[in-house]
Amino acid sequence: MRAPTDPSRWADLGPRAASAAVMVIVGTAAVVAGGVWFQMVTVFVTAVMIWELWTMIEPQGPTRGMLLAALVASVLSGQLALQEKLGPRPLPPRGGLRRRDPEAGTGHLLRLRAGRAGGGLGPRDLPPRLRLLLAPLADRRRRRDRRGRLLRRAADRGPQVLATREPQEDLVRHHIRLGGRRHRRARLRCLRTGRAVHRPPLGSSVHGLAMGRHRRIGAQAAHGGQGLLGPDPGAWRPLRPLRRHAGRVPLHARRDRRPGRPGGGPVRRVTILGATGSVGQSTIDLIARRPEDFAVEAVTGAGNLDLLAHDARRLGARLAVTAREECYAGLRDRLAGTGIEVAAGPSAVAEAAARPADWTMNAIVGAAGLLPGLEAIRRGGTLALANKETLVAAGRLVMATAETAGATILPVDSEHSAVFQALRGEDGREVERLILTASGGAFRDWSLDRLADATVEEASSHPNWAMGQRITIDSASMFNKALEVIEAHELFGLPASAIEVLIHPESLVHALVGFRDGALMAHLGAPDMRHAIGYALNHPTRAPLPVERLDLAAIGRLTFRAPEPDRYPALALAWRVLEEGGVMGAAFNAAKEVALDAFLARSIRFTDMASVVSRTLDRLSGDTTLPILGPDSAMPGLEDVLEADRIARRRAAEVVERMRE
Ligand SMILES: NC(=O)C1=CN([C@@H]2O[C@H](COP(=O)(O)OP(=O)(O)OC[C@H]3O[C@@H](n4cnc5c(N)ncnc54)[C@H](OP(=O)(O)O)[C@@H]3O)[C@@H](O)[C@H]2O)C=CC1
Ligand SMILES: CC(=O)[C@@H](O)[C@H](O)COP(=O)(O)O
Ligand SMILES: [Mn+2]
Repeated sequence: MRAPTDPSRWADLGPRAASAAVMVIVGTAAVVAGGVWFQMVTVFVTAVMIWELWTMIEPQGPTRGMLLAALVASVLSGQLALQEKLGPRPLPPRGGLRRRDPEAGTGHLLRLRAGRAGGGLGPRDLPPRLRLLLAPLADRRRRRDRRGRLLRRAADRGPQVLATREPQEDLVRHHIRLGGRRHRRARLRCLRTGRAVHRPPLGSSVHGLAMGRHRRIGAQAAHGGQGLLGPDPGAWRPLRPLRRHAGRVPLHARRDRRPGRPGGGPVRRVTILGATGSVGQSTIDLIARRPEDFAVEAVTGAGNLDLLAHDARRLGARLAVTAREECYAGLRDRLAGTGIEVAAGPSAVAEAAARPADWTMNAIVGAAGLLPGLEAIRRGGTLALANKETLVAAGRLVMATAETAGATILPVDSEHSAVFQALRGEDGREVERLILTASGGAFRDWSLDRLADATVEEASSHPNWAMGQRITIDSASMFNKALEVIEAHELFGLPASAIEVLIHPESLVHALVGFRDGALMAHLGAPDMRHAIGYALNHPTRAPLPVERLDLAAIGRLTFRAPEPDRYPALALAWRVLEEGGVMGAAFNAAKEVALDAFLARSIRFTDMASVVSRTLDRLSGDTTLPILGPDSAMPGLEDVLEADRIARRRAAEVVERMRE
């Protein structure tokens, strides 16, 4: 026994201090690891500390007794406190996890924490300073389990959290990628959480909105507490087993190789269909501003070869496609020596859409966008959908295909993006009505008797928006809004009677959502498509966008009025089409395209367009050769849609011919 004053009892102070330091490091690592590791190491370190102190103090006497008692008491109370901290943590309320944590920045720490459904001490439970010190450790851990984290989260988390955290398709896709039991478990979990969705029947109540079809239009959907998803870079990874081309490097491997990426997030591979058009160019504008974030797989266009080649070069696209077969040589020559693949023809456009990409913009104009859009959906990625004709012609088929493929559709049409944003965090069952705003188009202030003489040039000038010629003329005739009513019905699953149109000449309020308590949620923004495109590009986060900020004081007032039926006869056709159901949307769009072509060719007058479409619908309503009509009819297949499109074009052309006689 050494005397208290014996200096030899402190002789091994150095090694003891070193072992204490090791303990501190181990303890810190355990804190970062959290959960059961933390508890085990805490107990172990405490035991070693008691032992160390035991050997250092006088075995007899009051000092030792008091110290031991104090230690035991503090260890016990510490354990109790920890138990409280580590015990089963109640799951956050619906939507809680989806709120972006302002401290989390990229949100990954939030997910680390969320992954432990049974509780556990995570980095975010630490004081901020300590968290800062431990950041490198946490970073390493994050990198290590980047791929597996989503899977663990899916398996660990309770159903509510699954339902609220991220779109089911992401989970399922990640499970598909790794295959096996986890995939099946996730699918079962999706089913249990009610996330296996069915299309509400046409004309069903607004409850249809909560039934999940709208969920296909993105992660945020209008299901109870489905909005405000936290940022989730994982969703941008390759989503399905990729159709690899021989010798190609997997996307995730390629994107991590990009040198000097400031953000550190994954590079997203994007494809832009209709790249040379108005929406396509706005998309490229946004993508070109962040070259470190995007890699371009394919760009497609039709006749504008100079612009297509220019953008393919500057974006470093792998593939450039013109929809016109006869333009192949022209595009090939323009891209000679660049290494960019070149292809031509409608099927090449569809093949471009089928190539692996995390995000695809469909900005093709007209029914030509349907097949490439379907290809992109079948591939199972995210489709930013500007091409409204896709949904008008084949809404049910498109949504069902997205459901099956696990694809996400994000609306880009400004009104639908506005609705989508206004629904963020809302319960779709509480939605009463949607109000789409319309500028009124080029002739909103013309006297009615002048309309018949309106020229193509006059109709091609929009009061607020800079857009392609076809949609601009459709705005003037209000066919554009008719298409949008059908588009809204298909996207959000609301009955036709719950969709309204309001003239709003300023084009600053893009849409409003009315709830059952009478509240109206409006979305406002400058008339700039980069708003809606940017929202789809950055979804589920919001990133800064180079768009004008509204100065409401300077604007002063916003005006609204009901659309005049005499001025806009095309508008009412939307409700007729929805009532008739089946393939009538495809027929309506096709007839409208024929009428517009005839007006552009100066074969018919501006006011004739609505007559051509209305008469075509009259003829088709009684046409038994037209496949599948009626609101309760089965879902039309692709062949039915294409057949309806062909028949309607023939009939509309006949109506045009008769009108010219
Ligand atoms: N412009 C806008 O602000 C908005 C547009 N939309 C919708 O977005 C879509 C695009 O509109 P917008 O950008 O104005 O149209 P544009 O006419 O400006 O551009 C259309 C694009 O599609 C290409 N294209 C034309 N014909 C074909 C074809 N047969 N096959 C494949 N590609 C083809 C064009 O190629 P090329 O130019 O080389 O001939 C061009 O790249 C439309 O469905 C429109 O209704 C929705 C909301 C707003
Ligand atoms: C930008 C956009 O989404 C267009 O569809 C726009 O809405 C057209 O303007 P109108 O409101 O005149 O149809
Ligand atoms: Mn629109």
